Amino acid sequence: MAENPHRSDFPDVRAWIRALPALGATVAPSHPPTRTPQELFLQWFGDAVDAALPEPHAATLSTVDADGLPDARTLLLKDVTDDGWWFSGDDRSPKGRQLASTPAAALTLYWREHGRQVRVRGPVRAGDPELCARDYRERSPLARAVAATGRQSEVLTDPADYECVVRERLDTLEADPSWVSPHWQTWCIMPAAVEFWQADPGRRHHRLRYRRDGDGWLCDELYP
Ligand SMILES: Cc1cc2nc3c(=O)[nH]c(=O)nc-3n(C[C@H](O)[C@H](O)[C@H](O)COP(=O)(O)O)c2cc1C
Repeated sequence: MAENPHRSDFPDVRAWIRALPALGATVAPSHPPTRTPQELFLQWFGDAVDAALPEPHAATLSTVDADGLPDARTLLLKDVTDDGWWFSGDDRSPKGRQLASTPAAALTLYWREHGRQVRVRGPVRAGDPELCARDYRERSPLARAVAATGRQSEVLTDPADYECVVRERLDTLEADPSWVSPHWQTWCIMPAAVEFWQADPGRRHHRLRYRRDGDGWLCDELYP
């Protein structure tokens, strides 16, 4: 594999970044358009899993805050169903509060080695308590304890505080392994539009967009 250019070889950061290669992906298998975007997504996702791409289920979730400013973070995709794309987190976190006030989001996945991006946009709904409990219980005890600290994204002034809260939550879980944080939430992005982007070595990138049309889907090719 060719080595990336080193910062010291360039007069400024801009020149350094400009010299970095992009879209050197190998050509991924092609699939014809499917009846639903979920079906095509699962084919692409299956290609990523079969190729052992690292963390193929890592996705960027974009939300909007109370001031209308966009926010985004990486999280793990949990499921894909007829309803849409599922993820989970604490409802007291910034993303949880943002989704409560503006229940809409975008989810973006990029499989670099396949030169593929998927963008899902649409309204968001919260999963029911049984699903949230199941998702929570599927986490390891430590991940459950960490998820229940309830202060995600707050300023951490004393690391000992964090250790103390995690210890308390681990004690709670040891006493009652079926305990579920009442703040653990699953959410579903119900797709209004889903775009599939596939890199092409000749820069004739392929874009396919599905849009909701009643009970079905409209499917269009887009300019690259
Ligand atoms: C690979 C990866 C996976 C992550 N998975 C999750 C996840 O499933 N749920 C979650 O709440 N945060 C997850 N995080 C942490 C989020 O990126 C983020 O830091 C956290 O949710 C706080 O975001 P917020 O302040 O916007 O609410 C993950 C981070 C990375 C890098």
